[in-house]
Amino acid sequence: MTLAWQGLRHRYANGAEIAYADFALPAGRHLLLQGASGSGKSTLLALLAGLLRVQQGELTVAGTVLAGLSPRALDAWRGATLGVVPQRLHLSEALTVAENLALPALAAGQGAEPARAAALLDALGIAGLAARKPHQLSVGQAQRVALARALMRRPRLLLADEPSANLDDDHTAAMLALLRDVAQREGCTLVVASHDSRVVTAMADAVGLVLPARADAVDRAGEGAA
Ligand SMILES: Nc1ncnc2c1ncn2[C@@H]1O[C@H](COP(=O)(O)OP(=O)(O)OP(=O)(O)O)[C@@H](O)[C@H]1O
Repeated sequence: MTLAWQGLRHRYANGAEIAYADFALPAGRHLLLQGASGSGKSTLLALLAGLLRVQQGELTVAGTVLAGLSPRALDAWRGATLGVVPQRLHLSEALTVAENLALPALAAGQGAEPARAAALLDALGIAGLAARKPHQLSVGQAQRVALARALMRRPRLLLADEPSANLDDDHTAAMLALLRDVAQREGCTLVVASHDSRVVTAMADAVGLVLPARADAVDRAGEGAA
């Protein structure tokens, strides 16, 4: 799995600009992304996920140079390559757990793979929850469902944004152990963005990338509060 960028910058419409120092992830390693609020972690995750277009510089993910892809090719690439566990889980409340797991494949015009869903729910210790709706799940169970959903299409890269947000110590430890375990079993690379010391400790063997604080992020925070 290649993950590397050179000369990467992103500029938002309001003028906020983030410049990322050149980086390459060594093969076989996971990445822990850290940095103060406003340093650009979520922006980088969105760039890696192809959700923001590369405006300047070169970004290579899993051997693909993202800037070269058409929007349609980018969609196909994302579906085939990436799993995302977002900070807000975005489970569909109207659907059961099993239906939530089927949704990404169905949206991509593919079969639902119920056997894969059942195997993942089993591996994540929530085999009995397939018929439940999200509001019938605990926070930790919902996190596992979101992880199972992210793994449905066998991603090569699994992105997790603040995976410990709203979790107590026990659930944080369990979530991190699960992430690492599935990454190992499924052979995918983890990119975890977090400034939670519990996550940093649990991912001590990952490559750590600390984004520098940005002066205009501080200014903008001040503007927002005014
Ligand atoms: N949609 C947007 N429009 C304009 N500016 C944005 C937008 N999203 C982020 N920014 C700005 O870009 C900078 C980086 O934001 P980003 O969300 O990537 O940081 P972060 O490190 O993930 O922060 P946090 O830890 O608070 O989530 C900040 O200054 C932010 O205000």
